[in-house]
Amino acid sequence: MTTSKLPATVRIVEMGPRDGLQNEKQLVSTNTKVELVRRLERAGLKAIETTSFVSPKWVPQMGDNSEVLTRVLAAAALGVAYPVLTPNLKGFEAALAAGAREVAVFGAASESFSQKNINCSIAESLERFRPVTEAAQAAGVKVRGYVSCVVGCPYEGAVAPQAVADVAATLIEMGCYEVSLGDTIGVGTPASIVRMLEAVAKRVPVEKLAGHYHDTYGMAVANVHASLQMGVAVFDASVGGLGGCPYAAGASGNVATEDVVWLLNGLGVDSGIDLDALVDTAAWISAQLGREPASRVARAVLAKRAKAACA
Ligand SMILES: CC(C)(COP(=O)([O-])OP(=O)([O-])OC[C@H]1O[C@@H](n2cnc3c(N)ncnc32)[C@H](O)[C@@H]1OP(=O)([O-])[O-])[C@@H](O)C(=O)NCCC(=O)NCCSC(=O)C[C@@](C)(O)CC(=O)[O-]
Repeated sequence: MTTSKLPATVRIVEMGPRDGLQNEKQLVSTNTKVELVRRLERAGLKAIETTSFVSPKWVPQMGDNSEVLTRVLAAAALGVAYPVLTPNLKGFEAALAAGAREVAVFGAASESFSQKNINCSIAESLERFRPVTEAAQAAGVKVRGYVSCVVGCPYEGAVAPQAVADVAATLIEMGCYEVSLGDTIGVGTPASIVRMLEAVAKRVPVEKLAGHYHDTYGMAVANVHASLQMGVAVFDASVGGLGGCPYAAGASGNVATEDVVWLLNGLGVDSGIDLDALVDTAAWISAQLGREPASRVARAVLAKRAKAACA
């Protein structure tokens, strides 16, 4: 099902403030989180997943969710969406009270991961999401859906493409405007990603699919390229390659936003993102966390700048 033409434009959904930071052991200050969003806006990101309304006992790093979202929305940039994760009605109500205009429900294609991540089976999770999508619709709030473990699960191993298609189709039927397909542990390769996308695309139009690829085995950019060739035009990515899921030990961050932008620039596909400003942001947030940016592109651009400054 490859398409000969790549999409002319791609929408990147920035994961840094949520997926990127949720697994940081040291609590990141609310000021730093808000400043990260501001810098991402200035780099041209139009969708920035800002926080998650999950239990602070499960994910302490997101415990300042209401304050982060309220402060971000108080100076929202024109045309930028600030989705937040909401696993259930309680999370949705708290997100709505903080002003959310877009939320995301998150399920999985693997039973064990669903239990570890959100403490319920896949079927129970879908039952919990339905009242969220109904309440969101009544409040005029957009809902995005996620499916985790689309090629592999940290507890069960390989995941059948059909299981991914079933959950994705149910999320769309429930009213999600788009489903993001998460290779949570980054084990996918172009071949397994294409097999999975072919199964899902039989049930959900490709225009409603997004790729969410972690870079554990260094395949995420290749997986983005393979997905582009199948017509997928929305990708989740995390500045500086930050991140990891608390319930997928050893998995590294999302594909770095700057790596995706470098790929897209090379392909002549427009993302509307300023690579230099993005690399500055990767360097800034990595310094806040006391490390170098993980991404190859950020390190290469920063090294080139340092060399030019010495010349
Ligand atoms: C889903 C729950 C809440 C179920 O947790 P639970 O314990 O089954 O919930 P419960 O309904 O039995 O309630 C237990 C307690 O949690 C509270 N509670 C209940 N709901 C909420 C809420 N929304 N916000 C705040 N508090 C909440 C509730 O009020 C109660 O408090 P208590 O009476 O004990 O004081 C829990 O399992 C949880 O928070 N899990 C965290 C999941 C998470 O954030 N995972 C990481 C994000 S997903 C991800 O990274 C993957 C993704 C999306 O990026 C894609 C990919 O890469 O694959």
